[in-house]
Parts: sequence; structure tokens; C-alpha cells
Amino acid sequence: MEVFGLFSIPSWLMVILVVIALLLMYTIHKQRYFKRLGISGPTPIPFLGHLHHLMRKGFREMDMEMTRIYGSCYGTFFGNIPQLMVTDPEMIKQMLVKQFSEFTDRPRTIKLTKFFNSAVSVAQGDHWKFLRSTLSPTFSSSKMRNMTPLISKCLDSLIQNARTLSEGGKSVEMGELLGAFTMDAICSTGFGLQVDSQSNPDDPFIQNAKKALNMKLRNVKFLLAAMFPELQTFFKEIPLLNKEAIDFFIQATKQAMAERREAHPGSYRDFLQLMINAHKEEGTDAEDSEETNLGFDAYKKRGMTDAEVLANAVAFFLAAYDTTSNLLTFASYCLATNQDVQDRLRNEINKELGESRPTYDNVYNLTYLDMTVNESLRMYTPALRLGRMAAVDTSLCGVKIPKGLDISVSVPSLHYDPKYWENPHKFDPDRFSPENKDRIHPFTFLPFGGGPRNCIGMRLALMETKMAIAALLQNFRILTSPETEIPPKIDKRRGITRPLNGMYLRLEAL
Ligand code: HEM
Repeated sequence: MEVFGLFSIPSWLMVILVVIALLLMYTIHKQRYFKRLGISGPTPIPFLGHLHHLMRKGFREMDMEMTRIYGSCYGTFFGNIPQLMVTDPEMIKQMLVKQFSEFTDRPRTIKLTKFFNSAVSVAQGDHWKFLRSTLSPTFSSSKMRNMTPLISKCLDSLIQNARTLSEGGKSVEMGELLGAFTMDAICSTGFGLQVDSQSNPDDPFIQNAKKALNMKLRNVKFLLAAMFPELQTFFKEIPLLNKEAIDFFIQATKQAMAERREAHPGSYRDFLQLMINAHKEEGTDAEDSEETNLGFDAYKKRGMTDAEVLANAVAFFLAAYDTTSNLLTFASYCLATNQDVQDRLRNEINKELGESRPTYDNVYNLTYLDMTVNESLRMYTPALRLGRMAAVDTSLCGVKIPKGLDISVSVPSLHYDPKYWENPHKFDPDRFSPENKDRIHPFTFLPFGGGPRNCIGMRLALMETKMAIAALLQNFRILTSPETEIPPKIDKRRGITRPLNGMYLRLEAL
């Protein structure tokens, strides 16, 4: 083929060049999105956007670094998909609370396994409202109080296990120890399952939870969806989560349901029972109805379907496990590296509880324990981003927001912002003392998110964490060991804050 009569190139090469030019025009058009809105941000790489930063640094480090450079509202790209990053407390308040009706849903930037569309964490609009109102009663104060004996039993195993593992002054990998406690507590409080993963490190519940949460981001379909979001129409789903592991939790839930239908109907008051009570056999398939939006009243009338019960059961296992066990792991690290805080906390526990075992009510009244847990959550927030999607064309504090835009709040960036936290790298529970608490700028401390779509399991997570810390300090002094990494390196490949090389500490029996 002759080009302007000057030189000739083969037709196949011409076709390749035209395709490359069209693809470049496509990505350049997509990545001008924020320029068109007048929002600044780091320059994206064609097709990848800022994915290369994410792969190299992880959400925590990337977001904190970019927030320092670009401020509290800037545009980034997940491949060619625009994501507005926000850490301005007023904008966050508007989005999570005041304009909630315009920002009810989480973004579905990448279409994950369809199965999870029926989970409260992923469901949208009226479907979410129905699921949230059906599941919320599981977490009332009275239900929490009823769960105390179940958690106490798991604490007995925790203390026993900690004694065995720390014999002879050996360091203990706290992630394994506390992860097993968390899993036992989820199984018994949520599903009435007596699982003793604490005495069995190869327990299938633990192994499958780890497998399920180990997302494979270097997945071809996933990368294609990020670069060409329109292609997602042709993908049934993008299986980032391990299917075998998800199937394990589905089977465990089905078995628990079958057992209690036959053996002890009516004797349970837990999360699974609440779903069984709301379940009606004759419901339509959740995935289909979700796509057609039945409306809140119609969802309520038809009750929960099989798909909804199973999706929410699996979501409960996964949402509760990694978050709570990592909070406990980092709280132990903070106590080991701040012996003065540990002494003060143990004094409070001894004074208020004496020899009594921790319960929902007695740990609730421990002010310094609450301050310590909050400061651990500030420094090592398990959740890294809060996501919302604009349902309509709107604006947030004067910034124009088009319908469908994915907006993310970087929680660690807020928690370390020196504008709101003096000396943010210092572990200082006194920031949360009753006298100082009122001085905390609203919407700058968001470990459990905020507004009507905040963490549904917050009360359970806090109860479990506080009871476990109280029991540990009644029995052990937590110390660093030569293997303790100070400060701990954070695993960049995860969507959650967890230590890269484990958390090795010493537990000295008291
Ligand atoms: C320390 C432990 C935990 C932390 C730090 C945590 C954090 C969070 C955060 C930040 C969100 C998003 C909130 C938002 O977008 O505003 C969330 C949502 C959620 N969490 Fe947790 N969580 C924890 C434990 C739990 C537990 C124990 C459960 C279950 C029993 C749970 C179930 C959920 C569910 C179902 C959602 C979605 C709620 C909805 O969309 O309506 N979480 N969590």
C-alpha cells in the first residue's frame, strides 16, 4: 500500500498500525475523563491507568502517597476506568450521609462472581435495603449479649492454645493464633457450628477462608475488563475469588441449615436462623430479580431466596474473618511495642473485671480498652477504601459528579493526615479519651465506614476484639521477640491491612 505516494508498506502492517492508532485514541479519550471535569490527578499510563502503581505499592501506600501530592480530591484510573479519590471530610459526610440517596450503592467497577450480587455488601438499591433491614437485627445489643457464652468458649481455647504455642518462651505467630480464634467465633456465633480450628492449624474453615480471600489480580479477564470496561458485557463473570473455597462455605451453610431444620428447629437465634426465618421457598431466583429491581415491598413480601441466604452466609464468613483477625493482630503488636499502654490497660482490666471472665457488658464499660482499640484501628485500619457510586448526575461540595462515577475514600490517608492527627505515626490511645474525643474532626476516623451503609458487623467485631484482648491481658504479658518486625511491613498484594511476614510476638504467662 502506497502512503501519500511517498513510500509503500504492506497492507497487514497498515491494518496493525490503524488498530494501534484506534486503541490509543480510545484510551486517550477514556483517560481525559477527569480533564473534562476539571479535576487534577497523576498522569495515567495508556490502558493501565494507575494499575502499575497499585501492583507495586498496594492501596495503602499508593493512596497515602498520592493524597500527599494531589490533595483531598483527585482523579485516578483503574485501567481505563475513572476513580475519584476523596479524603475531604465534608465531601465524605455529604456522600456517606447527607446525599446518601444519590450514593447508596458500591461501585461494580469490575463485575465479579454473579453469586455475590445477592450479598448485602454488593446488592444495590431496594435489593440492598431489603437485605440490610432483614439482616441488621442479628447485630442488636441483646443478640450480642446472647452470644457472650459462645465467644467465652472460643476464648478458653484461645488461652489454652496460646499457652501451648508459647511454651519455652517461643514466639507465636499472632495472625495464626488470632485468625483461628476469629474463625471459631464466626462459626459459633453466626452458624451454630462448633469448629475447633484453634487446635487444628489445617482446619478446612481456615484453609478455605485464606484461599477465598487470596484474590488473583493478575487474571487476564480482570485486566481486560479494567482496560476495556465495555468488554464486560461479554464476560459472564470474572472469577477473582477461588471457586473451590467459596463452594466449601456454601456446602457448610447448606449442611448447617439441613441439620437444624431436622434436629433443633426453633432453638437458635443466630445469623443463620434469622435468614432461615426470612427464607421462603417460593421466591424467584435472586440474581434475576436483582437485575429487574422488584421494589422494597415486593422483596419483603417474597422473603429471602436460596441464592440470597447462601451469598450472605459466605459474605459473612469472609467479611468477618480477615478484618477482625487483623485488627486483633495489630492491636497485639501495638501493645507489645507500647508496654506503658499495656500496663495501664491491664490495670483497668484487673480493677474492673478482677477474676471475672470478659463479657459483652463488662468490656463495654472499659474506657481505656476502647481508646486502645480505636487507636489500633486508626493506625492499622483493616479496610483500606470505602467505595460508593453516583446513581445520578450530581455534585459534591461543588465538584461535578457524573452518574456512574466510582468514588473511593482512602481510609489510611485520612487516619494519617497531620491536619487532623497530631504526630500521626505515634501510637497514642489518649487521642480517643473522653476529654479529647470531641476534638476529633468529624469524618476523619472511619475504620467501619459511615452512614446507613457502614459495617453491619461493627458491634460483633468490637465485642469479639475487646473480649479477646481482655482475656489475653488477664493471662499474658505481650512482648516483642527478636523475630518481631518493627515497624511491620504491610502486605501490598491485599485489599486489607495485614503484616507481610507474619506477626511474631512473645506471650509471657502471668
Ligand atoms: C474489625 C473488623 C471489621 C472492620 C474493620 C470492618 C470494616 C468494614 C468497612 C469499612 C465496611 C464498608 C463500610 C462503608 O462502605 O461505609 C464494611 C462493610 C461490611 N462489613 Fe465489616 N468490618 C469488620 C468486621 C465485620 C464483621 C464481623 C462482619 C460480619 C459479621 C462484617 C460484615 C460486613 C458487611 C456485610 C458489610 C457490608 C454492609 C452493607 O453494604 O450494607 N464486617 N466493614
